Amino acid sequence: MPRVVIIGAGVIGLSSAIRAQERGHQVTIVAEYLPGDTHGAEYTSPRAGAHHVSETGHEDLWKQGIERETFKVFWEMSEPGSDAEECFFRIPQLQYHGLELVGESPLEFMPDYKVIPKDELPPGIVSGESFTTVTLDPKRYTAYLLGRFRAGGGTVHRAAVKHIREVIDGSLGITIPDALVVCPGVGARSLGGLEDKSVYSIRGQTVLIRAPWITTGMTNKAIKDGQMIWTYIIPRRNGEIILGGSTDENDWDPQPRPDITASILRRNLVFCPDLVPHHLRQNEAEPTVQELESLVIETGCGFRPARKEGIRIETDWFEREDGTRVPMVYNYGHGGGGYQGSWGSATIATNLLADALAAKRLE
Ligand SMILES: Cc1cc2nc3c(=O)[nH]c(=O)nc-3n(C[C@H](O)[C@H](O)[C@H](O)COP(=O)(O)OP(=O)(O)OC[C@H]3O[C@@H](n4cnc5c(N)ncnc54)[C@H](O)[C@@H]3O)c2cc1C
Repeated sequence: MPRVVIIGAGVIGLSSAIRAQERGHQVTIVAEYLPGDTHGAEYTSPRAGAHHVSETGHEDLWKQGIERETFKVFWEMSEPGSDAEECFFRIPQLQYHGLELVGESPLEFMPDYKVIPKDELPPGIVSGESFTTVTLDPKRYTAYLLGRFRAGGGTVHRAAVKHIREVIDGSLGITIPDALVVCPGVGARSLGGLEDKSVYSIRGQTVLIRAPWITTGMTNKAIKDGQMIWTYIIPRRNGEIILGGSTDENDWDPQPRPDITASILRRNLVFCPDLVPHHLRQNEAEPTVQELESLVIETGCGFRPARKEGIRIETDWFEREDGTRVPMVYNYGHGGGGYQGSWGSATIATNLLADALAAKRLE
């Protein structure tokens, strides 16, 4: 049974670890941060929205395939009675744009997909789509994945890896692996042996509120002064809602900033006044930001692990001093789409892993 080490316990590492187990490998996860950790904006997965709303253009069939496969798995996992059901919420989604829709939409494959007729669009919106999707509770979902991995016989070793060599030569105190899958998120920038400086952060800030009366997801991609301003509402199954968003490139500030929180609340209230229902308003007609603030549970932020060349899923080989080689499959650079790409990319990564292990056997 090949021994495989996965570096990383975000949604990408955990999904890859489960796919590797399904192929009969003996799998160990090595990670600095694990589900349940509440600190560290560089551990992105617990900080996500998260919904499955593909933004991938029809020119990128590879990434579309990854997202479609993931949606299929999410849909099955969110079936009533599934052991992961509690992590998901199936919702109607309204997707509004500041530009006209051109060509095929990447969302056409979603259940109940429709282009919203112009006369049904809110003021100021140029075009819109509606469909059914799923949202996830990231903390609950990553804990579920870790539990599933452990139940499948996987082992977990908490360690901050300075260099990939430490995993391969056994100096971390774990069994020497036959192969690695490397899923370090933004950690790809500094992990020795990789140091991919084309990885950068797109910092995202969110506000979690309690508003069980909102059960439709909404995104507004408005254009102002030539720039897209992304405002979104992601309802979760437990009545909590994520409000976003912000997209600040190469911003490594790990703390939520009050000015961005205020902007998120202000924009969302204009977008969806029903966030503050009539019975909570002082003045029937006009909900206020202060009234919305009274529903806030917490603010958060995380570093979306973007990469200039896009997602990297490929095989590399670590050369030992004695001339032997260990295959490493990279799976990182998922930016703002790591959840919606998780299962599709894990399948590709573990197919590459199987090919590399077969090639190694022939050496
Ligand atoms: C505000 C916000 C909203 C988002 N909304 C969505 C959404 O709606 N839908 C969606 O699909 N995506 C969304 N995302 C993006 C998504 O969260 C990320 O793409 C995804 O979490 C990346 O997962 P990952 O496993 O690659 O990285 P991470 O979750 O960061 O995990 C990296 C893992 O690698 C480990 N690691 C790194 N370096 C080392 C090292 N040297 N030694 C040991 N361990 C190491 C870390 O400890 C961690 O365990 C959102 C992100 C943000 C911030």
